[in-house]
Amino acid sequence: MIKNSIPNWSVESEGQHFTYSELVKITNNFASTIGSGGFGKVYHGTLKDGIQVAVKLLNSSSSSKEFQNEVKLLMRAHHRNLVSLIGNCYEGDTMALVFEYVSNGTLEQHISAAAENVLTWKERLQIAVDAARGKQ
Ligand SMILES: Nc1ncnc2c1ncn2[C@@H]1O[C@H](COP(=O)(O)OP(=O)(O)OP(=O)(O)O)[C@@H](O)[C@H]1O
Repeated sequence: MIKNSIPNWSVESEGQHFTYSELVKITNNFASTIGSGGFGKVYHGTLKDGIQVAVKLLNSSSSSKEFQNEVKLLMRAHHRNLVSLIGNCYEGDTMALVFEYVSNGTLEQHISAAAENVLTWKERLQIAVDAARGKQ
């Protein structure tokens, strides 16, 4: 069992727990970057059973409190329009979130003028409504 420095908080109770070495295996040593956001870089990975995941590795500047809150909130948030959190890694300085992988690209890619299949206004409106439903 991996212990962390935050009292009264058990990572094991908040979804599947991954060790750092498991993350290395899953992501093939963080070989494929799929994006970058406010929290840090996001890597593509594949679990043992073949399920594809997005591993969000948090910057070292992210606070452990922020991380805990994100895990707690996301583990409780279930909606068909929200990407699911599968688990997390909290080992030493490493804080990571493991999400289901969404293969259709970002909304930005779909609405940009350079997109291959530009969305109709009806489709755009439906996405806005679905996103709002996911926020409820
Ligand atoms: N579950 C996922 N499946 C596929 N790609 C993802 C997934 N999560 C993130 N990404 C990719 O990584 C990028 C960064 O995602 P991230 O969630 O860190 O930041 P963001 O949503 O762009 O912004 P913010 O940090 O403000 O939340 C996304 O734009 C997307 O390209």
